[in-house]
Amino acid sequence: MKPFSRDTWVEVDLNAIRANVETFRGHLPKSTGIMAVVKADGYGHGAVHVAREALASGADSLAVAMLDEAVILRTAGIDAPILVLGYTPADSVETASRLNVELTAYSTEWIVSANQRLEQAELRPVGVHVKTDTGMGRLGVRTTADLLEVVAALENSAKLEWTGIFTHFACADEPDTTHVRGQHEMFQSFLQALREQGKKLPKVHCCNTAAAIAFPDWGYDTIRLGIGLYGLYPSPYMKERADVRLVPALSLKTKIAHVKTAVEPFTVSYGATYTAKPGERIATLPIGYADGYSRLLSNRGEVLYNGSRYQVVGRVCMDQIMVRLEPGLGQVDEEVVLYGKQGNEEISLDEVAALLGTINYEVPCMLNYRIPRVYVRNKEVVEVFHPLAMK
Ligand SMILES: Cc1ncc(COP(=O)(O)O)cc1O
Repeated sequence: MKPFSRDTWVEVDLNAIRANVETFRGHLPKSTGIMAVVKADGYGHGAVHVAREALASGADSLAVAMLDEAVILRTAGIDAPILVLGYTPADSVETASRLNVELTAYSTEWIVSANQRLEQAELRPVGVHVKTDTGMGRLGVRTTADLLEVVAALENSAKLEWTGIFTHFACADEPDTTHVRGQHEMFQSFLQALREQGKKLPKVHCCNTAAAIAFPDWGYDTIRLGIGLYGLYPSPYMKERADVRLVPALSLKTKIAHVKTAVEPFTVSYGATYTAKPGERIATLPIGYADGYSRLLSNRGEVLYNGSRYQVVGRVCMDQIMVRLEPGLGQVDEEVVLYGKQGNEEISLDEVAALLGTINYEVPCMLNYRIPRVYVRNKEVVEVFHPLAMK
């Protein structure tokens, strides 16, 4: 039985995930681990399948944004170390204990509250990474005094173990390294202050993809590899540097649902913003903004058919778009590529991001539960996951 009804799918190349992990493995010091960042459902690629491939390819731990994302991974049978990078309310700490998931902390009040809950529930200890804010301005302690206070609170907690310390860079993907170097120097001063207090440092980490590319010797115990795992560069500048060659893992594909040739002129889609001229061949594709294919691509986006580019015409609808093909071309059920390669052509996520006025990170994250994920290894489909089918 066909695993999904509508012929629109995300295709994830597991060979690319493997290649990207191996590329960073070779770029980093041997003593530096790789924490695969699979938050936001693996940046839209599917967290479970990407996590499995990353771990099989050389990653040794995982990171997510919230505890619920860790639950999904544990429920799928993944037992690798998982760190929740974001804030977890203290009243959820029992789940972290039961699933052996590490949390992020930066407040003594949170530590006291979480420890009390675990003592009352008589649950096993939870590992905690202390977050330092060296210039991201988001989460974390900002002074040495606060850092020492948080570490002391952890050391006085029977049910919380100090298992890591990290920071996150705000500008590592930019050519001007002033900000990122300032952050790293502040992080180093935090680490030095702890050493001077006689503390044995747990897992130390600070690099995202950009910093891992530009400053591999800042890898410490592990990097947190996000966008690079998926074969995308954190910024155009990082792509130009070409220190590492990455392989994009995601394609978005569909099949022609309907096609017609204009005899008389006719308008296309809501608002009648495009008029097909006599002889034009208009194909209808089963994907729309409710899938995460942005309405901003109305009359601007392009698709690949038969290895050539064709324009989206008319407004993107909730469930469908129209494209203009060559006269006489196009048959129902023929494949069209919305993101990715076909023949010698490619519509990259960078290109789509530029059209949308955003960054490549956001484009795959927009692709939601309505689109099944098809996992391919050595050009063979190895698994299909359809969130809609799971409902
Ligand atoms: C704390 C934290 N750490 C790491 C990442 C991954 O960043 P990239 O996708 O740029 O590698 C994200 C994040 O929020």
